[in-house]
Amino acid sequence: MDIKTGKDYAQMLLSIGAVSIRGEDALFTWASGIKSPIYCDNRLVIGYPDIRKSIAKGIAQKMTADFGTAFDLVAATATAGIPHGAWVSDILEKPMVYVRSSQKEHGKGNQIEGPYKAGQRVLLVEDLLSTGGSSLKCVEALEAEGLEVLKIYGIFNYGFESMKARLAERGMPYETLTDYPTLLELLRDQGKLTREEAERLALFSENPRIFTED
Ligand SMILES: O=P(O)(O)OC[C@H]1O[C@H](OP(=O)(O)OP(=O)(O)O)[C@H](O)[C@@H]1O
Ligand SMILES: O=C(O)c1cc(=O)[nH]c(=O)[nH]1
Repeated sequence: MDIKTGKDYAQMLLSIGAVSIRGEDALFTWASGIKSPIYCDNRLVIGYPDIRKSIAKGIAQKMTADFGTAFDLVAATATAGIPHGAWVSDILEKPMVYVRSSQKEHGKGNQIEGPYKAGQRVLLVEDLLSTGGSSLKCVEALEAEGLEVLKIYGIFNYGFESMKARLAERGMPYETLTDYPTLLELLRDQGKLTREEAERLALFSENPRIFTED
């Protein structure tokens, strides 16, 4: 079996230009409102068939290692998680649903799209965890419908202590193919960071709100 490492996946993201770094004068605003000097755009992965296949295979391998076939459903978070959830559910030949960040305001008014039944065991696919808030919102929506979420899988997480504590408090295991410390190490080893960038990114990993005015 072809097992890839966190470094391999981080390199894939770098190779397609998914990682952008900016100075303090042009910070990214994240879903949580956090102002960040870095943005990892996993949405670009869909344009690269070899890379998207490796990513789907990697997530599917982790799911199989954890649960074998003892789960009923792959759920994906809208929107960035949806394509990856679809490819993973295809590899594992499991049904799929996706979860909106909030209930739809027209049509059927659904938050969860696709067929499911209360009591089913679900593995959630998210593209990326920063604070973990979006994933937990989806977990709550699934649980409110009587589904049991076993674990969250993703491509990338920032490894913030606050995110780890939040998910641990909720008793929600998670795993991603690669993460921020691995990416930073790679960027440093490849000489792709100026000293100022390296310092800024290291500070940010210790305190993700360091550039955010409250
Ligand atoms: O862990 P969090 O702090 O919640 O941040 C991560 C979330 O933010 C991004 O989604 P975004 O809200 O940008 O929407 P999209 O998936 O529709 O692009 C990303 O795809 C995750 O879902
Ligand atoms: O937290 C976010 O909104 C976020 C961070 C990031 O690096 N990439 C992304 O797509 N969203």
